[in-house]
Amino acid sequence: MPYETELRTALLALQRASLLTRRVALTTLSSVTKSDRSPVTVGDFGAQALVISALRHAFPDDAIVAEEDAAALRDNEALRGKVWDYVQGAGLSDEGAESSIGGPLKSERDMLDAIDGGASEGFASAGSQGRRVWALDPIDGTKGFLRGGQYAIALALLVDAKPVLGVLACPNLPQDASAPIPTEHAHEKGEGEGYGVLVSAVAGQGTTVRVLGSGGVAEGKPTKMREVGEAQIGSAVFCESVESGHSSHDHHALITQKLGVTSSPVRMDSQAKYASLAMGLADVYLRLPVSASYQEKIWDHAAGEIVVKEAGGMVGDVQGRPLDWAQGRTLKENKGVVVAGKGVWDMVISAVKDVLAA
Ligand SMILES: Nc1ncnc2c1ncn2[C@@H]1O[C@H](COP(=O)(O)O)[C@@H](O)[C@H]1OP(=O)(O)O
Ligand SMILES: [Mg+2]
Repeated sequence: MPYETELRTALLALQRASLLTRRVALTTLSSVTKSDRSPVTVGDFGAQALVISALRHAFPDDAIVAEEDAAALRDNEALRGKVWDYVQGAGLSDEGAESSIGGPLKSERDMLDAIDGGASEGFASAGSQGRRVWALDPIDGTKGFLRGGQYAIALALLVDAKPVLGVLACPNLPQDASAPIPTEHAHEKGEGEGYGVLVSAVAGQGTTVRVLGSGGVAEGKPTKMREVGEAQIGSAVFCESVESGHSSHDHHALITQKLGVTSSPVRMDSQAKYASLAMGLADVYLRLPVSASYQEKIWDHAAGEIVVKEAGGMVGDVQGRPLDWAQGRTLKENKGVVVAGKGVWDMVISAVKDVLAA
């Protein structure tokens, strides 16, 4: 199967990184204050080091674009030591799996180099055909992570500026699709209590859900979005950001009102919203810009896009146009994101356009 090794590597890398983020969440989050970035930073840095070292081991020639760099750690010995402790403590319990992603990192220096390995210019420096770029957001949904709500580790492989593979590790999503989705205190439930999924997709191969474990790759189950037609739009489940500063709740309310949707939207942090749609926990995701000038890092959406599309859904901007991956990691202008099943796509886009035009 195409991209088999890439998928296995990505699944194991995210599984290992989520061992770290789960531990960070449990041990330090209660003491965090808003001005103290460190616990979040510890999670971000540590997850990035673990994922990049796995990718570099398996695919040394690929470019990687990731959120963080190691400058702050090089200058701060205490913070560096803290991240290093977590990185050393995060190893997969299955030795074969661990060694297939390069085994434990050997030194603090390797850790810093791995973190700095995410500084590629992406397609800006491309030219040749078949160029491969991995896009990593080591903790997407920082505010959700702090609250014990939803967060995701998002990893996508783009070839010639098109996502061909995406994996979302969502440690706080329920494994049982009928369970409620926690928006806070989810960390306290811990592993093995029905939380944590890995949702992945490869172009042309569909979307798969797995339990987020701590060893090798678990057996996957194919998943599809729920089929909702225009006649059922009133009972469709909409989802949106918890943060009204990230996405316009007011516009969303006007859109759902126009469509005659009866229930309130489910609020959820992070790219876990894409995973939820692919798992059939929700049907439509609206992300209408609060400000056109906010430069959203669009590549954070790459894993979500392929996970939803392979599960039978549609992803576009507020005009219904496909997201443009070639323009680079950061959107010049925020045109929002709309995600919905094919059966209601035209209807949702037309309601979005009407509300924005009004
Ligand atoms: N003002 C903003 N408008 C839109 N998105 C934002 C804004 N500030 C941060 N984000 C991004 O929103 C995403 C989380 O969205 P949500 O609220 O739906 O969980 C993150 O990727 C975050 O970027 P970053 O990755 O830099 O933290
Ligand atoms: Mg992000």
